[in-house]
Amino acid sequence: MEARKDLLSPSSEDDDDDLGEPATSKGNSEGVKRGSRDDKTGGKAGTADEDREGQGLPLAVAASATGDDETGEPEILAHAAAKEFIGVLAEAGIGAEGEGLEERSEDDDDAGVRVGEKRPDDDKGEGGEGVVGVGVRASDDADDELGEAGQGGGSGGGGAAAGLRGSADDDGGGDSNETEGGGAGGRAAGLRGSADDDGGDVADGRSDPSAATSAEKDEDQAEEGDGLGSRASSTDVKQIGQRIRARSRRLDSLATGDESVAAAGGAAADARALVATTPTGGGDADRVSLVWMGPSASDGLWREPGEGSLWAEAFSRLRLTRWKPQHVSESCRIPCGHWNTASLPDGKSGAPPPILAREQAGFQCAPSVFVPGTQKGASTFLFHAISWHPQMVQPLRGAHGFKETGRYSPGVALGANKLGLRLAAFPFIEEHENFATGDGSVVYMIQNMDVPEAILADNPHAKIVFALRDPVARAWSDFRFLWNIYSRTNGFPSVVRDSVRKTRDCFASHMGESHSHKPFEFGAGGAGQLTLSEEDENALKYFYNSSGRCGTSNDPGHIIRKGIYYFQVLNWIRVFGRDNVMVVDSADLKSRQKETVEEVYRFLGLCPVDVSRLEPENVTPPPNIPDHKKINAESFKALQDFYEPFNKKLYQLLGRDLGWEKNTFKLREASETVVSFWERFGADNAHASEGWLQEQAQPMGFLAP
Ligand SMILES: Nc1ncnc2c1ncn2[C@@H]1O[C@H](COP(=O)(O)OS(=O)(=O)O)[C@@H](OP(=O)(O)O)[C@H]1O
Repeated sequence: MEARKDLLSPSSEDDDDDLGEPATSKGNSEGVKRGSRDDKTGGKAGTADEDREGQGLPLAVAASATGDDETGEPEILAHAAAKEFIGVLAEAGIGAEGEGLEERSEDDDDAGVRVGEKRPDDDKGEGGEGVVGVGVRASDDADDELGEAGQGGGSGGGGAAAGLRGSADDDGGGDSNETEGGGAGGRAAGLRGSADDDGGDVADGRSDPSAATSAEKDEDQAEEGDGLGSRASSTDVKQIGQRIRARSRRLDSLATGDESVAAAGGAAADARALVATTPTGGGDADRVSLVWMGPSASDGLWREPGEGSLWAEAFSRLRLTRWKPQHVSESCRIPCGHWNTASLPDGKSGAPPPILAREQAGFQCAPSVFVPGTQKGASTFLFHAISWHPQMVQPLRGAHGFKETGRYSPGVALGANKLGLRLAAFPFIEEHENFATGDGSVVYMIQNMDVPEAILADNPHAKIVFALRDPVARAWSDFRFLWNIYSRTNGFPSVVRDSVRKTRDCFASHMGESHSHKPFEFGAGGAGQLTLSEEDENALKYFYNSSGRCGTSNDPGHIIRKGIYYFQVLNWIRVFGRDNVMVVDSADLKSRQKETVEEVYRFLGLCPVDVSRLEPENVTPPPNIPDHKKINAESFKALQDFYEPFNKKLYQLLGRDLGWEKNTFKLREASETVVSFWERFGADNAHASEGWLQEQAQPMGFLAP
């Protein structure tokens, strides 16, 4: 981290001082979530980043501006760069009430590359000024609202700062009355304000140079907050300047640990940039590139800045070099699936006109890797292990782990009208580039049966990787994680007792005994696709619809239901086929981490890289649960019995025995001994701790299985 910081900017030492206080960020699941989020971010990006140097591949690492609440160590990488960058822009006149701002040409053929450039006013008379890609966006945390409580959709904190843009959700705190949502967008110049058409805070803002031709037409719409933006007028530029200065102040005040700034929306806390380095061996060893990500990135900020452009100047002042994607071997090319624009409406319906989405989607690769869960199954680790690969570029989820975009959750950004919202969450990658992006949102697995189809529609080449964990261990982990939503009153044993019985009865009465416990009959279609009988399909539908019916109020987080993996995995294999779905046992991620991650890379078609130094992530901190509300022998056994038939069906589906039933132990003594065992080893380690069993557990009352 230190080395990287020094490279970033001449004033990084100052920044270090400024950032002595950890930044805070908001999230709607304080407490439980906060603890784990810290583990997700807590400086991991920097560590991974350093670890990857010297591998002869370009690095692409998203860095966060948040601090680690636990260690107090701020993630200063992007923050320092953000401040620097804003300074550079200000010096160049951007943000100074129009001074030095000139409109760019709409027929500029490398518009995206020249974002931010000062250039002659070549063909536009109107106003004579515009601004490109300026403004800082921080989105609020719509993703935290995903799905039902307890499904872990949000991981706290909000969307990424995203390049530089102005947006209606600029403050991230719901300041949707700010006028810049519509009026201040400078689309012709690559800047747009966006209004959030989703009722949430995931902004749809992208600048789109190709849309310059319709700038005038769009101006009215922009004023109505339709999300299109328009060419910046001098008034707009003035507003933009004010915003930039305000943003700069926020960054400054946040740097001194001003809680009120973060509380006001966490905007600055979410500032994020994408940093790409050329590692040692390539001759550019000590160089670091910084590329602003986000909606603006989708119009080309992702690419190399043009000679003499403001971006180039910024890079040079920050002593940054440019991103060099060509270093990646051609032999590890990941197929680029383009977004499906076929069903886009024509824009007359009052929905956000799809022109940006359509044009952009035509050449932007859709996300091609998905980690849909399972929640508490080490999905964060798995997604980071994938994201960490030099060919992978993280989605723009924000500062907190680059996971959980949630854009394929119904109600968030699904549907043709919301293609733009989906596009905006992912980095701009073109077909000829050997990079890919993906998404890891655990709600995708359980929330809605239609998610896989929606993903497939956007990208027929998508691949799915699940991290599945012994469902008994998963449930206990989830319970600890969601201890707050159980209102600290329902103990695990009572939740299990109640929920297992009701879920079993419910499935049996609605699906019939055969489907609640016996394997489905299915024929194999092409490419490993499964053809379900009508009866089986109905049972699958029932599983997804059963959320409200088969859960119990005693189990608000549906911790029991989430561990019935069979239906969930079946749903994805049904859509993607066996060949495109990989199931990783979380226990393998722990015990055979290197080999398992390498297998995942192979499955995804990524070049082999050294993965020996990845570390566990998102470890649940010990919650303050009274002993009698923790897992005990009775709940352990009840869960094992409940899950066994579903596990068996899963094994049959996968053609592989994951052996979770062996994760058990015999008890001789009281349940409090069980608690100490679990706390020490966790359920999924029970069978792997023979040594400890012999030395300590047996004298305490345990017997090895
Ligand atoms: N490498 C590796 N191997 C195996 N297990 C690991 C690994 N990294 C993290 N973990 C454990 O995974 C649990 C968190 O899972 P998730 O990241 O999926 O949680 S979340 O749904 O995103 O909140 C969480 O489990 P618990 O600590 O038991 O709750 C983590 O400790």
